[in-house]
Amino acid sequence: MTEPSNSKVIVEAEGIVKVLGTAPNEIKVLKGIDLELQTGELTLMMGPSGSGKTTLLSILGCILSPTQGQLTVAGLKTQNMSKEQLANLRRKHVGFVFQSYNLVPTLSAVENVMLALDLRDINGPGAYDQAAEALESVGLGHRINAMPSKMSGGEKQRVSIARALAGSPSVILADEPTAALDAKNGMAVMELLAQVAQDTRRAVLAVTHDHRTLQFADRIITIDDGRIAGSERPKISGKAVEMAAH
Ligand SMILES: Nc1ncnc2c1ncn2[C@@H]1O[C@H](COP(=O)(O)OP(=O)(O)OP(=O)(O)O)[C@@H](O)[C@H]1O
Repeated sequence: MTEPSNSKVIVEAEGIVKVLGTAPNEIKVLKGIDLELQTGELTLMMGPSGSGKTTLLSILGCILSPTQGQLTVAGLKTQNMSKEQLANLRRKHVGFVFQSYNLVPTLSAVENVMLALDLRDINGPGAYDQAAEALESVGLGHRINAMPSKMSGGEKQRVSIARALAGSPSVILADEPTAALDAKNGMAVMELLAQVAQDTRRAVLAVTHDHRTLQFADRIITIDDGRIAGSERPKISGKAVEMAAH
């Protein structure tokens, strides 16, 4: 078996080129990326600093537009979309997780998640229950009223994963979600993302520099100098164990 059953391609990038900066200091950061993300899978992306990982994540999440190439998210071609249409697509289909959590410090855990629901037009009496349920699903049912300043890094990252999950987006994009955490909490967060990816309605892509997290990957993509340099399905080849040992 090479794919989880019922999985489908939810993000398709074809020939993505991205030029950043202004002449004469333009840099071709992405040089023709072809990539598909499938539901039911955790894809981990590695690569040297400056190779284009964050830029690619921003394009896949419709924050940046490609200079060239096609991006299709949840069956919708993004090429001719207006900024507003892209924002709607992002709100409906994409959840983001950042290295630095990006929680609103004056709001409790449940209020942070409710804010994300509100941005997706989910509000009213059911919103609290949905937010509490999202927190429950990441193991924080007992911390819903905690303020970010009273939470550990691992707990804050769990809140940010609950926030990304709120409204059930089809894709979760995480930029170095474990980088600010100690080894134990980092592994627990990556394990949680692997669990989140088991939902056959959702794909998860996370950038990581930590080889120990590779054991959770269904797929490992290596990016180098703006190009895909490698793609492995380690649970089939056994490669993750080998890579994690380095
Ligand atoms: N707004 C910008 N204008 C010009 N160049 C940029 C801009 N943003 C990023 N770059 C350059 O694009 C290249 C890729 O950056 P990117 O952040 O995508 O790399 P990365 O692989 O995520 O790196 P890291 O692992 O250090 O986070 C780098 O050379 C960076 O300096």
